[in-house]
Amino acid sequence: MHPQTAPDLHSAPSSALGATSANAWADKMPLIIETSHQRSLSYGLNPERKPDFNPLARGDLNALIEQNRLLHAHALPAMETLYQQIINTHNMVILTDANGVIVHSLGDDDFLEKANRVALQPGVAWSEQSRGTNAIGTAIAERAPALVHADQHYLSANHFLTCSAAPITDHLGNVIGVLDVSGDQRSFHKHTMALVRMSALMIENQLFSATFEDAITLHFHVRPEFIGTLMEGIASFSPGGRFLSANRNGLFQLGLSYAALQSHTFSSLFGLPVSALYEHYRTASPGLLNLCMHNGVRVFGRAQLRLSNSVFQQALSEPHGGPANAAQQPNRGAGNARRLSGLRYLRTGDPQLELVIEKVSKVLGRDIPIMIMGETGTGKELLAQAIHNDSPRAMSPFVAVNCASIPETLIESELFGYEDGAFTGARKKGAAGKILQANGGTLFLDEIGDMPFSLQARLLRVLQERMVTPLGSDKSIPVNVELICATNHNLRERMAQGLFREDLYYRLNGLVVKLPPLRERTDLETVVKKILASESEHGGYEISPEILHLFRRHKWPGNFRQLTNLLRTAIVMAGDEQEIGLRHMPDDFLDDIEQTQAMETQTSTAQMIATGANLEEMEQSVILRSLEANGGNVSATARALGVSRNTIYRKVPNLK
Ligand SMILES: Nc1ncnc2c1ncn2[C@@H]1O[C@H](COP(=O)(O)OP(=O)(O)OP(=O)(O)O)[C@@H](O)[C@H]1O
Repeated sequence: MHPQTAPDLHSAPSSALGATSANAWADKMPLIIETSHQRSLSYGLNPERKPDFNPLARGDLNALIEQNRLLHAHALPAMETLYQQIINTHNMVILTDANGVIVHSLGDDDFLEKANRVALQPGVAWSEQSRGTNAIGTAIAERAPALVHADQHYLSANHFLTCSAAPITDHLGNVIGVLDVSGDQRSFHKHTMALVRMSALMIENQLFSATFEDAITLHFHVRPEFIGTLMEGIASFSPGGRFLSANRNGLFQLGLSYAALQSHTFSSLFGLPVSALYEHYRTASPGLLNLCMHNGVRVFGRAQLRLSNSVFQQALSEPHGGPANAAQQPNRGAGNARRLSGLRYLRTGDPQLELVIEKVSKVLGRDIPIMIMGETGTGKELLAQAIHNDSPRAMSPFVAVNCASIPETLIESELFGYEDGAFTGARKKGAAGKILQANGGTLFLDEIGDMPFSLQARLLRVLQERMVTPLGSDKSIPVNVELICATNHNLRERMAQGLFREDLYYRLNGLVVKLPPLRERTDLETVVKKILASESEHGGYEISPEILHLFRRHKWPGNFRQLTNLLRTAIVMAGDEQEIGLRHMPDDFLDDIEQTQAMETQTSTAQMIATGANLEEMEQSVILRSLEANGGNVSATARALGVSRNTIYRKVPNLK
């Protein structure tokens, strides 16, 4: 077992204990120590200073333990187990809060002098700010495991120690504490770090399991024997199938960051409607689930449906399992499912969209293939689901296949299915492909422009003959699916480049509709209100006029996906405040806005110079632009330009 860098859950995931990046972690450690020493220096710490301990008073310590009650309760058993493994080695096991203040410690403190015994007791702070480079403080600063040995400690007084620490994160990826083993540097053992990291992971997994009520928890791994071990991935979903969270190994196996997973559902990640889970666990002795992840990797899984009685009963009484037609719902909990189900939900007043809805409503149930065009995140899949939900096939399956995310080698078996032993690695009993899974319902082929050329002819044959022949089989099975395709490519261009078959194109584009990008929509305010209502538990959030103004000017390259994620974060930032303002916006969004403004100003200044404008006119133009950017607020404009309010009134007399 090797140590490695713990992942930042907000960026690309890596395995929690896998060996792949173990060397990377060890290689990074010297740089981490060096950077930490620089930080320690910047805190004004004197390496030769005798440290003062100032432990918290008893009452404050009790309050700290109470604040960290869950962490404390779940960490104690893991700490005991860890201690059993290092007993009599002159080491102590330590748990701290998110700020590095020791909450609990146990172990042999006989190796410590009296003063140092105090230092490793509950209530003492081990942040870098108070003690310089040390495993606990550095693990917090780096959000990664840290091994700090002997004279790598910043304070000379700590050179007798060797310490291995790993951060403990919650289900949102926030560091909530640190687990550490500290001992006499002569007792250093290279396995200690691995033990600490495994124990931290154990605590994280237990906290994770305790966090979600009324949720579906899926334990999964490519190898069935790893389910139930520390190596398993765990992911939680709402009863309607919306992704809630995943542990470190879950993020690693899914290969997506926590932020990217926010717009996913059980079905978009594991290729099965959530109703299939309810069905599976209705049986008397359900076996392991055999799932295909969005990236084409097959995994085994065991789900726990920890749903309150009412939600569970509702799930069982639904004809297809799953509350409120949950399987078809993207990204929403049961409560929101109905609101999001049909074309009506999408009507928010934009004339371009009204036209789209009018057109698709006319072909519902008419067996006319629909082709949805639109930039990424404009809601193509949501529209496809709404069409299905409003069609006479609503009670039959809606099966979505993303042709761009399945590897070319797997797409054939994914779509058409395969017979027993059709190829190496095929499952024993074969598998029904997506086309057959959609039988009687709707097949949604997303990113159809990325369908490999070699398979296009085969797909065309299925559509024309209405028969599927699984790989390795000589039997054709009749199918009846309604087809909806989506693309953000220009298919005519792809045809001209010889990448897309003309005959398939004309077979697919019965009705072509184009979803407008968000920047062209006239109903932004209503859209924002709807998203705020569906994303917040209790409702009541509003955006300030200033933010609405910024939203109207923004280009929204990620369209709804970007807007939804932004508002979701803003709601969390706003907390109890009902009005969402600039201070609740993420920095990258503000940076984008600033850049756009700077570019617009540059362009307009260049234009003014070209047309021979004088300095006064140019000043006035800058002020007017800034006023517009600040929603007409004179004080904010004055602040932004670094001048007084009077100057603004003077330079733009019409303002009064
Ligand atoms: N009208 C809408 N109201 C609220 N949320 C929406 C709306 N349209 C789309 N969304 C949300 O935006 C996200 C992206 O939507 P969707 O997957 O349907 O877009 P897409 O065009 O299919 O994207 P891509 O081309 O990247 O696959 C989803 O989380 C979806 O719930």
